[in-house]
Amino acid sequence: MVVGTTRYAYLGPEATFTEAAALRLPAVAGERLDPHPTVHAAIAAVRTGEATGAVVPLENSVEGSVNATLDELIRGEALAISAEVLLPVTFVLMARPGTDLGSVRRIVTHPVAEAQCRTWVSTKLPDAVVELGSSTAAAAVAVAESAPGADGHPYDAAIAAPLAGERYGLDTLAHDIGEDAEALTRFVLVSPPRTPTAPTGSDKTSLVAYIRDDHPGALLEILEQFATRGVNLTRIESRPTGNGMGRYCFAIDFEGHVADARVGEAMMGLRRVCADVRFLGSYPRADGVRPPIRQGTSNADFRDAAAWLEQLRG
Ligand SMILES: O=C(O)C(=O)C[C@]1(C(=O)O)C=C[C@@H](O)C=C1
Repeated sequence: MVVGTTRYAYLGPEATFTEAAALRLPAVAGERLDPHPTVHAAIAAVRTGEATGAVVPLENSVEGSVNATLDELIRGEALAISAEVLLPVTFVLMARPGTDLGSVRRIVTHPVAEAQCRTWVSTKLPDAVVELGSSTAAAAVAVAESAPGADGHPYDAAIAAPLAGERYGLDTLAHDIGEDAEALTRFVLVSPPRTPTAPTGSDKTSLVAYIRDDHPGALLEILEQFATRGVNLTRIESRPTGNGMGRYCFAIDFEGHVADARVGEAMMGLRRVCADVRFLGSYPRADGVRPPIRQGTSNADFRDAAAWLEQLRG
């Protein structure tokens, strides 16, 4: 296989769900992929210029947002999201060959995976403890590297992607142990700020809104900007800004592209009512959905209204 020269960072080690997601992104597949131990390290590689972009998890359909990623986007030097990918996530309990299920006492995995497999673990292995690691693949490595009975390598089993078991020589003790067989994780390609790709008709836009001062209705004012222009939100998350107790901002994803009139008008509204708005990017939706445009909110409707006003003003 020929490997390109452009470097992309991802949450590693090899065989994380993030690596699988990276391989599905046309911009990234075929390029050089560098694993990093944490989301922070993968994104730091972008900020220092060592990598062109980083593939990181942003949101899981069961567990919600991945705060480590969200906080990198909210704080520090500005970044952009240039692509997204949705990946089905199925979890396997894996152990060194020869381990039997009944002897599993200590399990290691990523917090997002732990949340999705909690019911299975508490039902099938009620005496087992689950410890948290930096990724599901790192958990598989930790298990693979612990010779049975060796001191300092306390894990009996890992919860990870089926691919991690194959990559690190572990046997599967139980398949599909996640609560939701349909679970999906949304991954994004993060790069330095850039001009968005052209609108496709099936786009999403992400931004962070920082409220001006703590006052009644601050969130309502933000939501109004979208509601009156017919822009549908797909996610809104409040996160601390990191600058003092009670200071929050809102990370918002919505349907449409910054080039769409209704999106542009909503963003201008935000700019007027917020202390700051950090535009993260407009990019094609991974699910390919083309949302309906409500009456009165198409580009033509906004153009017509602007022309009408011009005419009134003479
Ligand atoms: O640990 C991994 O394999 C990852 O890619 C991270 C991650 C996440 O943070 O959401 C990705 C998908 C799974 O839901 C669990 C963990």
